[in-house]
This record gives sequence, C-alpha cells and structure tokens, in this order.
Amino acid sequence: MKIEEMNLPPVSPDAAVVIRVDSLVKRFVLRHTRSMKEAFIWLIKGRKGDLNEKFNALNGVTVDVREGERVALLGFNGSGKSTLLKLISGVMHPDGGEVLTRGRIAGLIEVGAGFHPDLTGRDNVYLNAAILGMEKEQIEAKFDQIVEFSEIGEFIDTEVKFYSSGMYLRLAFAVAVHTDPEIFLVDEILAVGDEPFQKKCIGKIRELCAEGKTLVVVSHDLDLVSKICDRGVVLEKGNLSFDGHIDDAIKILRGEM
Ligand SMILES: Nc1ncnc2c1ncn2[C@@H]1O[C@H](COP(=O)(O)OP(=O)(O)OP(=O)(O)O)[C@@H](O)[C@H]1O
Repeated sequence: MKIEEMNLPPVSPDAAVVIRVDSLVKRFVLRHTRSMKEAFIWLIKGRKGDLNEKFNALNGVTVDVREGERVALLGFNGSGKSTLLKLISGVMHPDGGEVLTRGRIAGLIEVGAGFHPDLTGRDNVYLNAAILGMEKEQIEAKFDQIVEFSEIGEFIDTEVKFYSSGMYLRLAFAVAVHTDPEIFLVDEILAVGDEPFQKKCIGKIRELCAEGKTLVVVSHDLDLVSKICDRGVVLEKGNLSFDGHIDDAIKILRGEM
C-alpha cells in the first residue's frame, strides 16, 4: 500500500492533552523608523514612555491538542501561526498566558535553527540529537540511518555553513524523525526541499501519524494539510477565528464557508 493511501487512525476522545495553550499573548515591537524630531522630543521629555509602538502578534489564544491529533495552524500572512508554533516549541517565550507540553518535542521551525554553522554535518547530527534528548550510543546506532535518509552523502563532513537551505532541511528533518519524538512541530520549511525529498518527508510524517504521534503543522499548502491533518485551527490577526474539522477550516480560508 502506498503511504498516501495509508489510513490515519482516529483520535480517541479520551486521549490525553499533550499541548495546552492558555490565553497566550505575544507582543512585538512594531518596527518603523522614527524621525529625528520625534526622537529629540522623546529625549528632552526625559525619555518618558516607550518610543516603540507594540502590537500583539498573539492576542490571548487558547488551544488544547490531544495525543495523536494532527493539527494544521492556518491563516493569512502575519496572522501569528509561526509565532504560536515557536511558543509551543519553547524557542520563544510568551508575554502572557502559558504553554504546557507533555512528551518529547521535535521542532522543524526555521531552516538551520539549532545547527552550529562552524561544525560539520556529522557533528551537528550529534549536537542536535543530543539536544532532542538522545544518548550518544543511541545516536551512534542511528547515525547511518540519519545520513541515508538525508541523502547528504559525502557532504556530511562539510561545515554546515556551506550547505544550501535544502541540505539544512534534509539533515534537520532526518535527525528530528530519528529521535523518536512524541510531538512533531513543522513550519513551512518543507517548501525548501525539492519535490522528491518533500514527498519522502510527507511519507515519513504520515508514518509517524499512523503510529499515533502528535503533529502540529503550519502551512499554506491546503491540499497537503487536507491529506495529513484532521483538525484546522485558523488564526486571524493574532486571534483564534476557527477551530474544528480540517475540511471546514480550509473552506473558511477559501471563502467557501
Ligand atoms: N521577531 C519579531 N519581531 C517583530 N515582529 C515579529 C517578529 N516575529 C514575528 N513578528 C510579527 O508578528 C506577526 C505574526 O508573524 P508570524 O510569523 O507569526 O505570522 P504567520 O502567520 O506565520 O505569517 P506567514 O504566513 O506570513 O508566515 C507579523 O506581523 C510579524 O511581522
């Protein structure tokens, strides 16, 4: 049977909550240049107030994800999807609310994040896998599989600063899936892989889902998420605007509902 035809298991209503996002707020500085006059007035007024305007990229978002759910975070550009994923993964901290997670998390969020540019691919595999919670012996046992999956070949001994973005993705994805994560967070980065590798990644993600792993994915590829995810969470300007079946979420985004 082809992996694309593999039926993914339904999620039990009694499944444990593995990600709890409660009233999450993330505030950023709205970056725009200031005139000399504005800066001067601010200075002579004794630097009162904040010269920087702030805005909420997330405005009190609450979502629970149960074990085995396959959730797509959807929404138009700038709606807060990647920010939410980064807060769930712990690479960014909230300004309000909280995120609680249960289980080992592997995050593929930014191309090259977590890789040290001056180390070789080989050293980065060890470093990355250790960060994801693997012992040295476990990494050694899986090392060849990781390199084989990545198809990096002889470049495994090249410093990763010389890698292309697709090569970074290949190695990062290979490490992440071989560390046996319970929760898998994936941002749009699969898009930098070439088509055969993307297909391979999607096959692997479906395999993990069939094993009951939890997936949270950010993507604008609605056809792709409709094949993998069972639930869609739609964000709109930092607010949750829909949370329900993936087909309905897609219809909303396409303006059909
Ligand atoms: N580090 C940052 N500093 C300042 N503003 C930021 C930062 N990261 C994100 N933002 C802003 O927060 C808002 C939400 O960004 P985010 O990347 O979460 O959106 P997104 O829904 O993933 O968008 P896209 O579909 O375009 O990838 C945007 O207005 C963005 O400019």
